[in-house]
Amino acid sequence: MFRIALTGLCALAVWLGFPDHSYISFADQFYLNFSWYALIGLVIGGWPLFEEAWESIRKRRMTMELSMGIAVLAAAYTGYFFVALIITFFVLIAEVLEGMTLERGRRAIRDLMALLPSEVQLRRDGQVVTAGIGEVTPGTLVVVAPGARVPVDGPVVSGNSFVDESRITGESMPVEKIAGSYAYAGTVNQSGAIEIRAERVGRATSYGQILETVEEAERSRAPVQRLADRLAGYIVYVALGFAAFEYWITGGDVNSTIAVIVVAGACGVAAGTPLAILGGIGRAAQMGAIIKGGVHLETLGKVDTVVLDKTGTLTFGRPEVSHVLPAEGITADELLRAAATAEALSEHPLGKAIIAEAASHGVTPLPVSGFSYEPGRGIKASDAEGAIYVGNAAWMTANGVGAVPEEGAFVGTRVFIAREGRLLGHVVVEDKVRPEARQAVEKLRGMNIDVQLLTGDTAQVARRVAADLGITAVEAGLLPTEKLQRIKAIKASGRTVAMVGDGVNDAPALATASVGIAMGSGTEVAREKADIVLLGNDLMRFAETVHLARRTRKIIWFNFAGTVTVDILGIAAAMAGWIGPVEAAMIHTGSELAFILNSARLVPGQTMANGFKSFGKSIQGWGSGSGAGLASKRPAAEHGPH
Ligand SMILES: Nc1ncnc2c1ncn2[C@@H]1O[C@H](COP(=O)(O)OP(=O)(O)OP(=O)(O)O)[C@@H](O)[C@H]1O
Ligand SMILES: [Zn+2]
Repeated sequence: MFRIALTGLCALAVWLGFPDHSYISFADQFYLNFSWYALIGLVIGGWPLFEEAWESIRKRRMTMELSMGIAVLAAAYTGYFFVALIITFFVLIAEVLEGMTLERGRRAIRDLMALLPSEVQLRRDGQVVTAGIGEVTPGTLVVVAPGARVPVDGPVVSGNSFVDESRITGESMPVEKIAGSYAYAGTVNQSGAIEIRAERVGRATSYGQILETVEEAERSRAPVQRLADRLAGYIVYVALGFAAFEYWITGGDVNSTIAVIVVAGACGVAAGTPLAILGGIGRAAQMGAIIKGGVHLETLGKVDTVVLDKTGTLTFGRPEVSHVLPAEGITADELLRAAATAEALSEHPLGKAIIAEAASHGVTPLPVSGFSYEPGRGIKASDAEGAIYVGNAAWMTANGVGAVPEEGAFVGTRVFIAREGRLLGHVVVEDKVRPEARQAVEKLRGMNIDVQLLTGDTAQVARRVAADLGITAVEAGLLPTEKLQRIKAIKASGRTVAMVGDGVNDAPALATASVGIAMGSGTEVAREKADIVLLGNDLMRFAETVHLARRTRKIIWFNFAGTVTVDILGIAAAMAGWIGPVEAAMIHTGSELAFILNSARLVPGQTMANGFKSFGKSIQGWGSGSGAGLASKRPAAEHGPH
C-alpha cells in the first residue's frame, strides 16, 4: 500500500513538474525529466517487480514480470520517467487486487470447512465427561448436544435428532438420526442429544477427507494449468517480438514500443486458471463430490460417455431376499444356513441380503474354515461338512454342479447354493432402483452424454432396471475383467468415459476409466481406486458435478480466448499508435482483473457480483468511495450450488 502511494505521488510530481515533454530530444528529456523523486519512486515502487524479473532471468523463464520490468527500465532509460512510474503504479495495484481475489478464494473454501470442535463430550464408564478431540479413538462413545457440531464419523447408538448435513453432502434439509443411522463429522446437530460410536476420527472422517482433497488440489497442477503458464510465456515472447518490430519500423519510437510490451497481459490465465480449478473443487466438495485433484475435474468436463454399474449405483445395493426355493429334500432353513455360512465373510450386497434373511428366520451360520471370492461369479467356503458354493449359474457350472432350474416367474437376481456338486436350491434377491437415478440419467442425457449400463447381473434383471431408467445401452453378465475391457474399448474409440461404481468388481474399471467415480456407500477398494468419491449415494450429485466441471472448463477457456483477443487487439492498437503506455498499462491490468474475477465466480459462495463487492470494499478502504456503486449492482436472486 505504501509503495503504491509513493509511486503514485512520484508519478504525479514528475507529471506536474514537466507537463509537456513531447518535442524535446531524448538526451534533453532525460535530464529534464530526471529528478530524485522519480528515481526514489522507481527504485522503491519497482523493487518487487525488478526482483521477480531478476528471478525469471535466473531461472530462464519468460514471465510477465520480466517483460514489465523491461518496459519500465526501457522507459526510465530513455527518460520517460512518468511512463515508467505509471506502469509500475498499475503493476503494483494489479498485484494487490489479484492477490486479494486469490486469497479470498482460498479463504472462502477454508471457511466452508470451519474447524471441527476441539473439545468433545465422551461417555466414560456411564459418565459424560469433557475431553480433547485427541482422546477420541475408534470405538469411543461421543455425546453430541443440540447445536453442537458432530466431531466424528460413526453410527448413532442412542438418542434421536435432526442433523444439518449441508456441509458434507450438500443436502439442505436436516436429516433425521436415530439409533443405527450414520452421523458425519462436521455436520451440525439441530434438535436432540445423540450418542455416536466413533468410527473414523480426524483426517479419516469424510470431513477430513474433504479438507485433505482441497489442500491437495491446491498443490497439484492440472494439465490446463501448465497450458496456462505456457500461454503466458508465449504471450510475453510475442509482445517482445512485436515490440522489437515496432521499434524498427517506427525508427525508434520508444512510446509505442513500450506500449506494445505493456499492453500484453497474461496473469488473467496464469492466476485465473488455478483459481477456477480450486473453486470448482471447493464447490464440488460442498455438493458432496470429493475430487481427488484438478486433473480429474478437467477430465470430467470433457466426459461424453458415462458408464454406470447396476448394483449399489443405480439400485440401493440393499437387496432383499424375496423367495427361498430349496431343491427336493432340502428345507428352507437348511438352504439358508448353507448360504449364510458361505456368505458370512462376504462384502457383497447379495451376501448381506442372504445373511439378513437367514437371521430373520433364526438361522445362524456355522463356522467356516475357508473362504474365497471370485468377483463377478460367487464364493466358495468350507465348513465342517465340506465346500459350499454360492453364486450365479456360471459359477455353478464352473464347479461341477449340474443344470440349474429354469428361470421362474420371479424377477430378480437368482443366487444358487450348492454343496459338493449338489444343488441345494436358490434364492431370488430383489433390489430397488434409486429414485434419483432416473433424474440423474435424464440430466446426463440432457448434457448430450451417452449413458450405458454394465453389470455382472443377468440380462433379465439388467434390462428391467435399464428400462426403468430409460437407458438403452446395456451389457449384462460381465465379469470384472470384461467390464474393464468394455471401458478400454470405449476409450479406444476416442471417447472420454466416466465410470460410476461401488463394488470390488468395479474397481479395475474405475481405475481404467478416464475418470472413475465411487459411490459413498461403495467398498473401500472402489473408493480407493476412484478419482472422485461421492459422499452420499445420490447420483444427481454426480450429474451436477459433471455440469460444474463443464462450467469450469468453459470459464477457463473463455479466459484463454479473452486474454488472447485482448492482447492481439491491444498490440495492434499500440503498434498503430492509438494507445500510449499509460492506456496500455490500464488495459493490461483491467483485463486480467476481469478474467480473474470471472474465475472467482466458481469459488463457493462467490459470484461475479460478490467479487466486485469485495473490490468495492477494498477500494473504499483506501479512502475512495467508488466501490459502493458497484456493490449495489449485486443481483437480487442469488443461488447456491443447488
Ligand atoms: N457373494 C456373492 N454371493 C452370491 N452371488 C454372487 C456373489 N458375488 C457375485 N455373485 C454372483 O455373480 C453375479 C455378478 O456379480 P457382480 O458383483 O459382478 O455383479 P452384481 O453385483 O450382480 O451387479 P453389478 O455388476 O451391477 O454391481 C451376481 O449377480 C451374482 O449372481
Ligand atoms: Zn499482468
